Amino acid sequence: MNVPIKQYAKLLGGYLKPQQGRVALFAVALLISIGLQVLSPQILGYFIDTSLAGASGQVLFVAALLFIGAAFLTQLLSVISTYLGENVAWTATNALRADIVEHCIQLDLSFYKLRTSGELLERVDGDVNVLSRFFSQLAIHTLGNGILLVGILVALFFENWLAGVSLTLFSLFALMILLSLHSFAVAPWTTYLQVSAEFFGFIGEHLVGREDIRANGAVSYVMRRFHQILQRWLPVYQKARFTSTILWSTSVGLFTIGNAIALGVSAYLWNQNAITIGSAYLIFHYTNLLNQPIERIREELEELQQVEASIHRIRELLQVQSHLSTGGDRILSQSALSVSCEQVWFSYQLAQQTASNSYLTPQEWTLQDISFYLPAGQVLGLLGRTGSGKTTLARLLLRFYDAQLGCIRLGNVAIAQTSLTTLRQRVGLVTQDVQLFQASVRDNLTFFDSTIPDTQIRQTLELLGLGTWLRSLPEDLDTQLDSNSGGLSAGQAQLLTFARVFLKNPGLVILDEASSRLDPVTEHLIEQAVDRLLNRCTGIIIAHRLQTVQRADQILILDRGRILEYGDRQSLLNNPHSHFSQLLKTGTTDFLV
Ligand SMILES: Nc1ncnc2c1ncn2[C@@H]1O[C@H](COP(=O)(O)OP(=O)(O)OP(=O)(O)O)[C@@H](O)[C@H]1O
Repeated sequence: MNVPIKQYAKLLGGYLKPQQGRVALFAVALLISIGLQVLSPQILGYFIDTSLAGASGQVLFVAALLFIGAAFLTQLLSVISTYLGENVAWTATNALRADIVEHCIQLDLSFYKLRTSGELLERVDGDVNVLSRFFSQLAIHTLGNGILLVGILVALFFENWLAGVSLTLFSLFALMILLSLHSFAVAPWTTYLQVSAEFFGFIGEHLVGREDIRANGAVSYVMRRFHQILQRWLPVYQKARFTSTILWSTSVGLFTIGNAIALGVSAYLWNQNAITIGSAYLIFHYTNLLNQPIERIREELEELQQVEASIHRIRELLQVQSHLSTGGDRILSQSALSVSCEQVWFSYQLAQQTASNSYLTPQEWTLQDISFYLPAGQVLGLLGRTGSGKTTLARLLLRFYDAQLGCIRLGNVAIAQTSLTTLRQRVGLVTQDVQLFQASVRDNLTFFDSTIPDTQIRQTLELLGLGTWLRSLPEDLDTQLDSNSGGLSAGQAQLLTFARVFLKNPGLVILDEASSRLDPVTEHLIEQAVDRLLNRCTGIIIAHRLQTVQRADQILILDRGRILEYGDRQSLLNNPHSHFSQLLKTGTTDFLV
């Protein structure tokens, strides 16, 4: 069997070290309870032998009292050690959960593209839950029962060397068989966990898309795929359970052999007058007691099959490295930031490392040779057909991905030379996709930054025309919003994202303008919000409305990842042959689509 001891030790060491005190207390309680389990049968053996020898009732009474006392103490200690074990386990797994979540949040977007949210939930919750049993039971069952096993064998040697030798050999044989069977069940449990992760991924994805699924009549298709996953899940589970059942039946068979050996040895020794009847009882009792640690170790090994699979998957997840470089320590200016894009090339395939640079055809580059310079405080209108690369350019500015070639500078600092935190503090993004969290209005706006005062939040909401809405809330800024757009209209939700960006006070703001139609009042409020925001900082507007483009100082039109046209808005407007002036003539951005 190949137990990855190193992996276990590293995991245990890393997460149990901060709880040294509790772990030590736990070990002491466990050791005393094990000692009592081995010693208390001696009292019974003594009781049998002394009563057969005709001892006084008082001696027998004291022996019985001692036995009851030891049994009570054993139970008490086992409760204490279980409590401490669970406590240690939960603290350790919570720390592990936190590490996994933190790690995942810091990964780049290509990681999320390859995994569903349900799959990640299964990693963070399902796998770590399995490890919680590992943290508590490894100590209670494997370690504790290992010590108990040795204690019982030593006690057997004290009774009679022949009983000691034969039952030690039996225990080694039993453990060898069970350990050799253990590893063959690992693969089925790994497959089982994989399919269950897929299942939760599927459920998560389709719950999020429920409205589209219903609106497009795709319910029966979804249900068919649901049943297909269930059909795959069952045989995988059966196979995994079957391998575990083989382990179980083997251990039952082994215990029967152990009892037969104990009876045979005891009968032989008694016939030879080598032991008393009390010792014969003890040999049989200890052999039965042997079953307990061997059985527990077997159960633990069964758990370890799942644990091994979980550790493997968690390690795999923790080893995923962000494709983004860590960034330097340059500071970005606190005022409006100029944007300089210098011969930038980007491909999603390269970002996900599914292709090599030299194999890419020009069509496979999402952005090709993009260069422009936007002075601080100016506004760039970004236009282009759907799929031409506008959103991708925004993602590069925020370093959701890194460009493979070329350089982007904010102020005079290359964005890779400042930390991701600084960059994302100084660049604001307003998209059509508004994400609200199950949290208070305040936390939704400040992103849990408690240094932003309430007066500033209120002023910002008033400025954006959301004052009446705020006053209508039952608990003011403490009102809880739900994650499903918080009971807000699309326009209100979008205004809230403007409020978020206002509070952040960025040096560059990127607006992915809503193309959906809003009612005229909300549209007017949003227009005003855009004006106010752009007065404070540099702006890039992924424009869908001509009115917004009129705000721009510069225009950049993308076509299939290349720059089709770039220049000063007024100059392009004055040139009747420019794409931009033709666009304005038609009065719509539709010709680009
Ligand atoms: N995460 C991704 N992985 C792989 N390819 C992507 C990804 N996101 C976008 N693309 C592809 O990159 C190209 C540019 O997409 P992008 O979203 O930047 O276009 P866009 O101009 O913003 O379009 P729209 O106006 O429809 O939002 C498209 O061909 C798109 O299919």
